[in-house]
Amino acid sequence: MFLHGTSRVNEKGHLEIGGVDSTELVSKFGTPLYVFDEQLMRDTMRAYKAAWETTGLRYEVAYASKAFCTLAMCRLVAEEGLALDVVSGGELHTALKANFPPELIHFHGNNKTPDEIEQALAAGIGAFVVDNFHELALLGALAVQQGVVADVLLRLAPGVEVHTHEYISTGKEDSKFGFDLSSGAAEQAVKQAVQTKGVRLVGLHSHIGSQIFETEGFKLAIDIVAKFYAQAVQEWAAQDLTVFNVGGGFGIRYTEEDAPLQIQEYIEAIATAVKASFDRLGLEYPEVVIEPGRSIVGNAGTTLYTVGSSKDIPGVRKYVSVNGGMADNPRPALYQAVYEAMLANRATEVPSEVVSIAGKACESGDMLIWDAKLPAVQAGDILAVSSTGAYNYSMASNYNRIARPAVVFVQNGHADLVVKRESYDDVVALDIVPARLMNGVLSK
Ligand SMILES: Cc1ncc(COP(=O)(O)O)c(C=O)c1O
Ligand SMILES: N[C@@H](CCCC[NH3+])C(=O)O
Repeated sequence: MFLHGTSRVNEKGHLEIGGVDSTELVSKFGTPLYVFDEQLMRDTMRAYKAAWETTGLRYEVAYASKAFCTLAMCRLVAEEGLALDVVSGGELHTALKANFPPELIHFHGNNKTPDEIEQALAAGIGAFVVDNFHELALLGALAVQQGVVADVLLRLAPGVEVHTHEYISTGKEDSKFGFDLSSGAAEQAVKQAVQTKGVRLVGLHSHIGSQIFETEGFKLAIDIVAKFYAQAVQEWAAQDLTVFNVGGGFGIRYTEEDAPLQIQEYIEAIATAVKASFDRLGLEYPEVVIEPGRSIVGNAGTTLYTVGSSKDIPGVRKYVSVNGGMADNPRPALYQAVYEAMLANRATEVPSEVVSIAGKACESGDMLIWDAKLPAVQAGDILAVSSTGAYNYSMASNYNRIARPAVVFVQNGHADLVVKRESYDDVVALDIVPARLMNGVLSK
């Protein structure tokens, strides 16, 4: 397993993260446990800002909170001076509860409800990324009702396909997101936005997908959207346009084979493409916004599990089960995502067997890792799965009424609990039994 950030194997032969021995984390907080390397998250956020500083462009880095959103995470992002991208009333509420500066919040989503829009308008968020005509009209009307003007970016589907899993490729024209260019919808949206009371069209947005390892797709999208930006300013009276948001999607290393680019390389490529396009079109440089999610938290997260049962089918396969699985990490089941693991309590031992790591959910597809090379695994061992910081906790479920794990931030030899472990009482907390179904119980 590749060790990221502050992760290392200590003198006791244990995995240590943020200066804290993983076996101590397990004794204190139990398993499954999501462990986040706070320094690595901070360093990555700083690396994004440092990379932009060298470009000379005005920029904003907005953390895409869908990757991992909790109160503590919002505080961390605020401390590092990044903006925040939210896609639901729940994420917005979390950010506001954490006292995240509302003017640095962007609101995404292809079906924002009237309630969510009102909530965001009342909070005075920085901008809405408007996805469709229904939303444009609704937002305008609600803003007028509240006596405010909302800053708006239009989300475009630039027709760029990237090499990633189909479910996370989002820039295609045949996608539920955004206004497509070829049908004329995007042009119509600009014309409509400049006419709509209650909104001010300040920018254009595109997002081509996630876990992207190359810069070609970004360059293509930038070229397409910049031409459209020029038309919007010069032909369709969008004179307030200043923001050019190219979305997120920067890839990370999940396995030894993954070879993402350095942050610096992604940003340089984006900045160069923006400058080239805007120079060619004779336009003033815009403020460039990016929305990284996975790349800020992905490698910083490690999930610790306890090994339980195993099943050897001689000559076929050995299954080793852990006390978590698709309920805390649905990505292998959803996207055939591949992860790496190590035994956190026996980290110096050499691999001696190939085993497949099964989750505990009642699904044959609940397999976390196929064919992991590990030392002879025994019940009670601590299995660490790396790079689980993005889209794990945030996509976790209570399937099989499994309680969600706790989350800790570790740094400088300290561990802070940032999300409590769910109890079974938490799992049933919102259930209601109608009185008529209690009859048998009450009469006993
Ligand atoms: C609009 C938008 N911005 C940003 C992101 C974050 O992407 P990533 O986590 O790949 O950086 C996503 C998710 O793919 C997205 O849909
Ligand atoms: N949830 C996806 C990526 C994010 C898609 C958001 N637009 C994943 O786990 O890879």
